[in-house]
Amino acid sequence: MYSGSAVDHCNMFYLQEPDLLLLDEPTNHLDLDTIEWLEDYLNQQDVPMVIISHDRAFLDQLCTKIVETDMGVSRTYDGNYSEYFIARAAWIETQNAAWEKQQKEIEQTKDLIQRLGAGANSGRASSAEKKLEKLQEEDLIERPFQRKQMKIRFPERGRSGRFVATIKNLEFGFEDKVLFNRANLTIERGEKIAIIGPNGCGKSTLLKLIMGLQKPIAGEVEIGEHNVLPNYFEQNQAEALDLNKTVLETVEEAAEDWRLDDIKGLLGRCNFKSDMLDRKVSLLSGGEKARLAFCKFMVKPSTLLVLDEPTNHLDIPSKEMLEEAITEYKGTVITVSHDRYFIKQIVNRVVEVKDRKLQNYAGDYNYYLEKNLDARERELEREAEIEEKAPKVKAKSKMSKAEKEARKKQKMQAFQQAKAKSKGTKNAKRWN
Ligand SMILES: Nc1ncnc2c1ncn2[C@@H]1O[C@H](COP(=O)(O)OP(=O)(O)OP(=O)(O)O)[C@@H](O)[C@H]1O
Repeated sequence: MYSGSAVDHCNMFYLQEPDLLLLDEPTNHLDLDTIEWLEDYLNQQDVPMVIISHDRAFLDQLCTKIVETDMGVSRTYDGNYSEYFIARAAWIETQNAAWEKQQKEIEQTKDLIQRLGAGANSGRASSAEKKLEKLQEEDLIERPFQRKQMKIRFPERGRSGRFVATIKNLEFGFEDKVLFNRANLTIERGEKIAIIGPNGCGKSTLLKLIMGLQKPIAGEVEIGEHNVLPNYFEQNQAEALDLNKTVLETVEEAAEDWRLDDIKGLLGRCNFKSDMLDRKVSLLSGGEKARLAFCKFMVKPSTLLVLDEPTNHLDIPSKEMLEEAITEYKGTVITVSHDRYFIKQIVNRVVEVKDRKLQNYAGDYNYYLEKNLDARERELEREAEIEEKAPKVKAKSKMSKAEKEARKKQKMQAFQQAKAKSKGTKNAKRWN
């Protein structure tokens, strides 16, 4: 359950006794349990950290300052991501009001200079000119830059029947690995469902079963009979793009009944400027490929969205755009995601893959957290364990030599024990 790489990296922090931790997208590809474990672990450490992450919930848990850099300007906000989000909106509003007020003052001063002109009023005119110069140079208020938020909508084709998908006594696995054992689930029109669970428990496989790309060994997976039109966003869809096609060709090919101008409009809204339309996919950056994969996905009308980790590789503005589009979508949504912020924004039902069954929580992610007492208990246990076994790391520069030696020995022992325990007991309890 606890990803080897996360534990091994933590092990490294211990051994190196750093004065500063630099973390670049540390939660990528980790499952929810491991992310929470990592958050707990990092929260215990008395070492300054600089974190780069698109995981907003992770930033909420750990950060006390957010530095935003955009268009070559960086601005620092106190607090975590949610506090930054509110403070930034307030700053933009205040700054805009101040900018507008100053613009008016500049116009009025220009008018005054023109009216006074030369002659008897030249003294007043020249002091107005000085004022204008000051306003336009020293005291100039910059208009806050706001990136144009792209807006997307998933095209819908009518309304599906009430029953969208039914899973009855599902049995499925690969070779000797059983993923589902008599699992059941009914999905109804308009539900927005998050499928959660640790890495490798079978979430993506479940989506493939729903899409008919895998066949159950026993039991049934059925799609509703009335107008259920799925649109499937596979994990790492961007990697499946044809590298030899151009940006425009990629979307054109997927769009059945779109006019060329509309396709270009959509690409424009997704920040593909006209000079990029003929660029080969092979030349695009990872983020650009992810956006293009979305455009391709976007043009297909549906009544059911099946999304596998749709926020992977998206930056925060693109995630916000996706959240808005899903909220507006009237059809049914099933998404696999490890992104708690995304899940919190969009779903009204959570299904956890647990002990090879599908555990239903008829509410949003907060409801799941409240109800999932086991998970909460595990978290408390984990906190106590970390507190007890892993004494806080003090920056090395603040320690005496004897303290450093003692700490090193103590940490090596504690960590080896904790690692053995997390690999053995917890995995065995939950997944074997
Ligand atoms: N075609 C396949 N043949 C054999 N094993 C497979 C195949 N596809 C998936 N598996 C295995 O089945 C398990 C479940 O895979 P799946 O991709 O459904 O997990 P997941 O819950 O979506 O994981 P993650 O959170 O890491 O994306 C994994 O152990 C995976 O290695």
